[in-house]
Amino acid sequence: MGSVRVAIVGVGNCASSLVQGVEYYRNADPNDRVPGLMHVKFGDYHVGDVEFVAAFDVDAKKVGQDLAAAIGASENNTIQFCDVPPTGVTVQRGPTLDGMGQYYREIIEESDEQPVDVAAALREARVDVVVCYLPVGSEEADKFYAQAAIDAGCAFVNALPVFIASDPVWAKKFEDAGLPIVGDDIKSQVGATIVHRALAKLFEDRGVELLRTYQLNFGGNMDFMNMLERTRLVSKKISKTQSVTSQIPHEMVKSDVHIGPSDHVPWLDDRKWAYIRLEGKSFGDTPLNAELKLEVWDSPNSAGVIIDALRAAKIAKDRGIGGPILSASSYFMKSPPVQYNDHDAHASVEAFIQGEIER
Ligand SMILES: O=P(O)(O)OC[C@H]1O[C@@H](O)[C@H](O)[C@@H](O)[C@@H]1O
Repeated sequence: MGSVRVAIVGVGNCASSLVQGVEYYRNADPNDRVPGLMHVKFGDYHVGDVEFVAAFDVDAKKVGQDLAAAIGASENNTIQFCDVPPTGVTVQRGPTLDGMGQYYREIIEESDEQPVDVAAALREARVDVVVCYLPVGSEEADKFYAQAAIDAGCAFVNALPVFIASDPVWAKKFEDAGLPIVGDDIKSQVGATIVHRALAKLFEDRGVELLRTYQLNFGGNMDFMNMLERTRLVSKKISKTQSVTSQIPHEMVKSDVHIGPSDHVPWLDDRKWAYIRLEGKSFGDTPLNAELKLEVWDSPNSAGVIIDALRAAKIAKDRGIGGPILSASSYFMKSPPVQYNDHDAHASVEAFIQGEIER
């Protein structure tokens, strides 16, 4: 089947975990249960078939570096669990557009190199799938890379909360081009979103009416610092909130659902803590409340899901299917074009792999 040739946009912590993970699991046995991965083999593609062939960033400490060095450079502060040998891929200077918010500008030195022609670079590297990891709030830049992917004939995995796969106009652009897209906004393996969704659904399935809920998230990475700038947060809050409310069959008063990034705590590094509370009404109108705290390393928690999303996009591309891949988008992303519950989404991904459903 060959490899899955991947271009990374935004060489931050999530890219670091992804690149480390592909190396770490390169020889994983497909017959073993491997912690951290939902599929060692996804269709015909083993984790080790993922090959990084291009990368783009705007940070002066990353542009011009080998990808293996860039993932540990500048403000990247995720856990290092694998030594990555030089990749031979040099990080190229992408256009900045709205990719750097106020806090990035205060801390990060922007490269003074001229941005490259991204579509030409993608073509030259014969990229199958572009994965976009730009900071929250990079709407213009995310759309620029989505268009470059279309122009260069690449599939697209949209890991950030900018609405592309779930926007009918953009979905049609990918469909017309015959190119797959998986999006929007990565849902981590066992992250705040999926835990909150599962609990909300559990309440409702068991006849407890959910009255009020919150999910307070904080961490010490650049993502959380960037999100202190409230104007960059709009789509993120919508995406996280709709991911949970989609699992509740009745309307809730808007102010009774509070979900979003809440603060930046530098000493947490790339750890993320989520406090989740659900308040419900049970038998005889008695109160029933649940409260939990989740502690994760944020970036490794999403990397295994991205490894699956990349291979889903590649399989769709091999099969000549364009537009949003609904199964993979609903299982792997917070804001897919169509929301299923996670049990049905999982089943549809397996059916997609087997070729039983088209998308
Ligand atoms: O833990 P959740 O709610 O699934 O969110 C996961 C991801 O959400 C993305 O929007 C963040 O930028 C990632 O850093 C994070 O890993």
